[in-house]
Amino acid sequence: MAADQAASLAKHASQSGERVGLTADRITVHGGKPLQGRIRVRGAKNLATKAMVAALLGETPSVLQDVPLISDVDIVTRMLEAYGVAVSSPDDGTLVLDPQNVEKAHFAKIDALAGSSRIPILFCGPLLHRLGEALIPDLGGCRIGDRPIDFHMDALRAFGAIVDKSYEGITITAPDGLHGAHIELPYPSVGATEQVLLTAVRAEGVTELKNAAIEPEILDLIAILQKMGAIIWVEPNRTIFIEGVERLEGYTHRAISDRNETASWASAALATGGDIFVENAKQPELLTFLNVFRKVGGAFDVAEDGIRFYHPGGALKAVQVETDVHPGFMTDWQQPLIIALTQAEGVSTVHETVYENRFGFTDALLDMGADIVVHKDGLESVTRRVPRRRLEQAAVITGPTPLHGADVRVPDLRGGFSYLIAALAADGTSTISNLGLISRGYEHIIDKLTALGADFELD
Ligand SMILES: CC(=O)N[C@H]1[C@@H](OP(=O)(O)OP(=O)(O)OC[C@H]2O[C@@H](n3ccc(=O)[nH]c3=O)[C@H](O)[C@@H]2O)O[C@H](CO)[C@@H](O)[C@@H]1O
Ligand SMILES: C=C(OP(=O)(O)O)C(=O)O
Repeated sequence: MAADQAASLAKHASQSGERVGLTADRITVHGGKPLQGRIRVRGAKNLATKAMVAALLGETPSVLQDVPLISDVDIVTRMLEAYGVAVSSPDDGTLVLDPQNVEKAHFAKIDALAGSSRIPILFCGPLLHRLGEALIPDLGGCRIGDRPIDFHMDALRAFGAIVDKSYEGITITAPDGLHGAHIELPYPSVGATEQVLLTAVRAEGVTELKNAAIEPEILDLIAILQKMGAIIWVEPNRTIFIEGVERLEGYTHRAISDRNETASWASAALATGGDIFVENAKQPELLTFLNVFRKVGGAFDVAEDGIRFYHPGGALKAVQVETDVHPGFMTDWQQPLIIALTQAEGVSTVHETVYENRFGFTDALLDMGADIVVHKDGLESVTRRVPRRRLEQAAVITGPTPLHGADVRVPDLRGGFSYLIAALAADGTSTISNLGLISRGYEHIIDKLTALGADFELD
């Protein structure tokens, strides 16, 4: 990455942290103390932001509840406001989104959001329906692979849109309107599935989407669209039919709980030998994670109001994990889990099949004492369940290895959280910089660390 691009990303990260209350960009952690206590997770980052975009499709205001205070929500708020949507927050965690005065945005306001989130790409369909044109800035999100948007653009073209790329970003128009289409995704992409849903609900006619992603956050988005008046059939074998309607209303909805944040805290409990009750954690969306957590040697108790995750004592065990689309083991879970695996007895292997570059964060873990070898072209193994994507990588983790403090810099969202866990599990003191990036997906991180008894100072 060019130095000026890295500097601009770092500036973005620290400003985004500040906008959601994370005032420091560096933390000094004194490790070796188990995390113990109770914290609450709110609505999912991977649903809340999409639900906000869906509000653009309604003729009346929408109310979204349990919205986390994270910078991706802040970015989407600013993008909606640039397009004339009035966004207010009458109480903590509730957003009211009023799209009744939607208008074209000034380029400068959109450009100011370039490089900060992946969500702007999902504005295409709703903006085409409302304004006949969509101007999309350069996308951000975690740099864990190439992350192309070809499936999105091909789908939009199938609906009748015209895509133009210029120095201003991507401009999309639909001079003849948007009409239902038959689309088969080359891979069950979460974002491309959402793109199709948000476009098809008001396109003329019926859309058939094959090889769709069916993550719980997508089903929650479908529930929201149904509340708005959409007709969407989720059929067997990853097929979704959408019958376009002429008008959608606003919705009232409580966002599905953030299973990725829950899994992160579960791994933190395991890696630090701790005991964390995650309020509002839900078991059904975490079945696959819980199986792996148990096989590693973690214990959990499911309660009415959340899940307790703890290290029951004894040695942790090595496991073989491969990331996959839902209902497989989610890629966003593997980075925090790897920290716990450095403390497991034996050789664990994590096959990453979703992104081609999601193990970069392990370099700094080597400096902290971990034994991790990354195989950039993947690794054949007889225990593989679905060896199928060419772009995959594998990480082989041999443990247990004591971790010791180091100075590290947050590279991406989950990698950053992993460094926090590693520092908390390590002997000695670590400093972690570029902390603002963590605020993309973890709200009130400092308050939560305090509630769990972590020993740290902010610089
Ligand atoms: C904001 C959000 O919800 N982010 C989640 C979403 O990301 P996102 O929606 O970006 O992830 P996708 O499911 O689209 O991407 C999966 C794979 O498909 C590839 N691909 C995707 C689109 C495309 O047009 N062309 C293409 O080749 C990607 O490069 C990647 O290798 O789902 C991922 C997979 O569960 C999660 O890790 C992210 O946390
Ligand atoms: C990869 C992630 O997010 P995004 O798609 O927003 O970069 C994530 O949440 O781990």
